[in-house]
Amino acid sequence: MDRILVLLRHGQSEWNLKNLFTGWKDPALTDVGIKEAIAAGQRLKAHGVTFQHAFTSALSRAQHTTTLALEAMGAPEVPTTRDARLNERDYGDLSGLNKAEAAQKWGDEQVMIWRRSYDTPPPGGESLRDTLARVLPYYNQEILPCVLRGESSLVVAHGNSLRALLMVLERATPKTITGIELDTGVPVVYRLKADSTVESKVILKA
Ligand SMILES: O=C(O)[C@@H](CO)OP(=O)(O)O
Repeated sequence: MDRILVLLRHGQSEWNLKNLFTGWKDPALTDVGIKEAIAAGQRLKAHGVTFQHAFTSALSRAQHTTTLALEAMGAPEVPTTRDARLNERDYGDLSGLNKAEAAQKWGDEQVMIWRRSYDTPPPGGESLRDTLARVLPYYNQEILPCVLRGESSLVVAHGNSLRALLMVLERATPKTITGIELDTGVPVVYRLKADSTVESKVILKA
């Protein structure tokens, strides 16, 4: 039995383009982001993947990416579940600020700690650990049971909500997760073993 789980970070958003901290804010995809989402669906189709379920966040950049990718696969009918537990980490007081200006104000090192560390939250926001604490129960209760039943599942979410999942799938540690990033619009296809650990992984880059 195939146990297929695909992780996909949404295509480029308006705020990715402007280099703004986004978090729970809800900017739209750019034209580039729309093209990335369509290309992701085309690559998944060319790879021979079909889905029984799609899971995405409550934010429009992820929902739009899901719709575009499934349409590009010729499978717009795949049932899609939306849940805020897959949302991007809440960037708190940094939301809407420019990342380069923040680095000038607080220093590169502090800003990278807020952006990539495991357990230091940005002021008023969520750390990766906080994000994992909501993403992991959702994954275990809603997504993983589908995958383990042999129902291939697509998860379209965000840089940091997906990094939280990578801590489990890739057995990343609080230290190694700081160096792990996901590109927008690049599907990662996992084949899982019956015990839910990873059997194989393919990154569908352009
Ligand atoms: O702004 C954000 O919400 C995220 C994703 O774009 O940024 P970061 O690169 O800090 O994870």
